Amino acid sequence: MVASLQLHQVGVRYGKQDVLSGITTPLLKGGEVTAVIGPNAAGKSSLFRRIAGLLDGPGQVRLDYRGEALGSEGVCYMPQDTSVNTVLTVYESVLLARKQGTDRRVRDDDLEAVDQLLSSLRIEAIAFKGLCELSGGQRQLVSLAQTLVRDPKILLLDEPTSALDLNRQVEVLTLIRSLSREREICVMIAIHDLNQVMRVADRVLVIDAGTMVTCGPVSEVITPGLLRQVYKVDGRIERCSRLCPHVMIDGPVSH
Ligand SMILES: Nc1ncnc2c1ncn2[C@@H]1O[C@H](COP(=O)(O)OP(=O)(O)OP(=O)(O)O)[C@@H](O)[C@H]1O
Repeated sequence: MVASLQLHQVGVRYGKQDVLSGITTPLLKGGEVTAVIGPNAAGKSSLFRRIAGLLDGPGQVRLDYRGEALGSEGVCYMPQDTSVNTVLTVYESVLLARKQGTDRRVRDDDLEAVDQLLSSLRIEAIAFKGLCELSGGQRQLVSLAQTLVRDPKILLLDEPTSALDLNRQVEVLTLIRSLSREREICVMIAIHDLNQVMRVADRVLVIDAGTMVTCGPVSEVITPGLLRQVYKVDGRIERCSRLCPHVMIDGPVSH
């Protein structure tokens, strides 16, 4: 196993207010994708900021790479807000992200990594546009490129597809899943669309109102009972023609 992440009784406090507590997971291994789901304001982004070392709080975040403990600098984190205020072009910004934290010169493999990622995300055509000239979806794809170009070992993606059209959502989530498998990256992804969760994730961590509901395999966690308990809707899990499970919502909980 290459990279891993494990949380033990992790919490977050802003000032005097506890917004998250008691998050404990099994060992989340490289090559696996864990979806973090839950209602608005449940604490998903706060958890990511805590894992990325941007917030303090109780509990332990254990990050490991090839048997050695990693600091939070080993985490690549893509925040939910991708707004920008810079004159850089797309290409420059992705190259800069690649070199982040180093003072070395640009090498051929840096340029190759940037080219390859722009191509994988199908954004080569906007490579020399200014970041301020992009649409919301384009900005989100560039932010993803800036994160992936750093060769992550532990990758935290906070709603990385929220601004993307359906085709791009499927494409990006398929890319994330295959990168995770090929490079043994340990991925956590916060995402609201449960159908996309069932496509991309191996495991699901559910948070509601700052506490952990459960953490387990997708098929065991996303059930009609969870839809009722956490989202207050009646629904069923069915299969599409390619046998991928899908959530069918019947409506608000009927008592
Ligand atoms: N900087 C902050 N200072 C104080 N409270 C905060 C701060 N950031 C978030 N919160 C509060 O923490 C709680 C959890 O917010 P968080 O952004 O982690 O939720 P989330 O699950 O990511 O929500 P969403 O699905 O809406 O993006 C909310 O009640 C929010 O108001």
